[in-house]
Amino acid sequence: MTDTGNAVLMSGTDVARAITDRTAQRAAQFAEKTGRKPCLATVLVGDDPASETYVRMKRNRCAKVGIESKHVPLPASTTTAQLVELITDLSNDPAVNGILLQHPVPAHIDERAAFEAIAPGKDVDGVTMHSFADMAFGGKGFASCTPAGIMRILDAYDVDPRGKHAVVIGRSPILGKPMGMLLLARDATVTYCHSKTQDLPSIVRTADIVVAAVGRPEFVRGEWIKPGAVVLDAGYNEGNVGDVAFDEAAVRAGLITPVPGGVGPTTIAVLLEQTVDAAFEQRA
Ligand SMILES: Nc1nc2c(c(=O)[nH]1)N[C@@H](CN(C=O)c1ccc(C(=O)N[C@@H](CCC(=O)O)C(=O)O)cc1)CN2
Repeated sequence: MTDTGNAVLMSGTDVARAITDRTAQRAAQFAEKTGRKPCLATVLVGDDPASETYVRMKRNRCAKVGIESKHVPLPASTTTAQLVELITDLSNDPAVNGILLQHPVPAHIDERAAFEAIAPGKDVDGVTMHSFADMAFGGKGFASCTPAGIMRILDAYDVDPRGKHAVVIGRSPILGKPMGMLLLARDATVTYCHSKTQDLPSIVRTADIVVAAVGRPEFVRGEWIKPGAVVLDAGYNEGNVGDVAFDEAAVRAGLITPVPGGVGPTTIAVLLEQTVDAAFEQRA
């Protein structure tokens, strides 16, 4: 473990490697049994450079672990109806085990309608209402990948959320909201904060666990962090800058994730793991 100021660095890269190694073994077992690799369909609408990078990273990682990726690039002019039809076709295609629709889609598209066209058994990115409800009620659906990756980091560093005050900053459907649910399921006391929250710094100062998922570079300042707190930065802003002012926060935190090399790599590792899970479940 690396020491950064007072805080111990939680390496998402290491946690992701452990998940990915096991996923590669399971993908090989699947291929041996069925004569074909698990298959993830990746759908990218438009040409946002960051999204192109993330999808490329996911596909490269698929290739490394023995998952086939079927890439479907669509023009920015794609309509909601066309996207829903395409995703419905992928949901019905027996050769496809998992479906990823890269977020965000262009503003004229109803992203929720597109997500809901993903069959629950293929929702390896954990973005549908079905998956969310399953997660909230302790069912067997797939978890949203970034929150699930954060839970894996906490487990790897022996952080037990039980009885801790966890503050989640951000309430997006694929990050903040499911994050709070997963922490609640592990008996944390969860506070959701967002753009309308009053006196955010004083709430964060009471947190044992802070998850920053706001999408604003270095928004969370070091002086907000309770000494010894566990800080997880789910920010992926331009230039690989997180949502937490890392140098300031590391002076006070007990454990902290960096950007890059923190939450991001575990997001992709969980996506691949869930794709192999889906492949096995569809075969059963
Ligand atoms: N359908 C989804 N869309 C989006 C998700 C998601 O989970 N599902 N998450 C984010 C972006 N994202 C994946 O899509 C993502 C962002 C960053 C990383 C990552 O590993 N970053 C690296 C640094 C990247 C680099 O070196 O260039 C890191 O943090 O170390 C992975 C995934 C929004 N959209």
